[in-house]
Amino acid sequence: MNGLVFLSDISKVYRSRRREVTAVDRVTLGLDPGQIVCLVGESGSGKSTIGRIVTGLTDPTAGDLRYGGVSARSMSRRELKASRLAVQLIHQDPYASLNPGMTVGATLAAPLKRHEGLSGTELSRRIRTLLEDVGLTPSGLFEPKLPHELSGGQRQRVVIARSLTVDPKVLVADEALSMLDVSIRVSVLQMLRGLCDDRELAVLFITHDLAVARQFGDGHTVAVMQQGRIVEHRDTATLVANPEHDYTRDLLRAARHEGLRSRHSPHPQSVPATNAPAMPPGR
Ligand SMILES: Nc1ncnc2c1ncn2[C@@H]1O[C@H](COP(=O)(O)OP(=O)(O)OP(=O)(O)O)[C@@H](O)[C@H]1O
Repeated sequence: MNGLVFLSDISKVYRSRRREVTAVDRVTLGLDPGQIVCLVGESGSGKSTIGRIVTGLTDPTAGDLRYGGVSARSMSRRELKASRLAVQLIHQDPYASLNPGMTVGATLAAPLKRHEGLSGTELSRRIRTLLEDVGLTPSGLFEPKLPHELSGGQRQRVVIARSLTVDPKVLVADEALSMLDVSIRVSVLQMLRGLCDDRELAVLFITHDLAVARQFGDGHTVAVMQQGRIVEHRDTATLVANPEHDYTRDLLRAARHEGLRSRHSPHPQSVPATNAPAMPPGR
């Protein structure tokens, strides 16, 4: 199990001349196809560092990172590059991650040409399908647009479409929807979840907000991080209804405090915070 990506006893220490920060402290975590793990914790708890380790942007200080059961340490450069291409990162800020001078069509065409060798009608067909998959229809309307001509939600849909161009097996979404308005966030969240289910993608979904994790991670698991450690990792519904760790309870309270509690909840003490409808099963 956990064949796609596996972090075994991973630690990351950032060292400078003046101080040493243990960002990640002996974390073990894995992802199989179609599996979603939501990583939740307050700012500075080490979530992004884990995301960066999984995507290969940061090397761990200790522990073993495995792709497809093979240790990254024992891979050739070429194998490592291929393994990392199968892990795509969706950034928080769609403004920063899109080239302002490139149309939507060109943004998607570039990786399709480079990595898949596509051209001509096959290239056009893939661009059209990707735009439809992320809900940007009619696709012909969006292809010639520049990022500044799109809304925040549309931009993030383009970023998601671009991450799918290389046919990844794993997505790392690091606060990917936190810059969007709540109403837009819900629809993008549902679209992303649907795509992941349809394609059996494994997802590491990083968020500070347990209410968002509860929605996206419905039917899967949530891992709670505090000071570099995973203090609780359980089935989403169980963790939210019956948190074991004080810190998880604090996060639940914080989510409620943000006013995201379900208006329809019959058990306000035991049900997570959200004012958005829970996603239908399997979406
Ligand atoms: N490049 C770096 N150099 C030094 N310290 C770092 C570096 N990156 C992160 N840190 C520190 O490591 C700790 C964990 O940071 P990290 O960004 O992983 O947490 P996080 O939970 O994702 O927080 P946030 O939600 O604010 O991004 C923090 O104390 C942070 O200051």
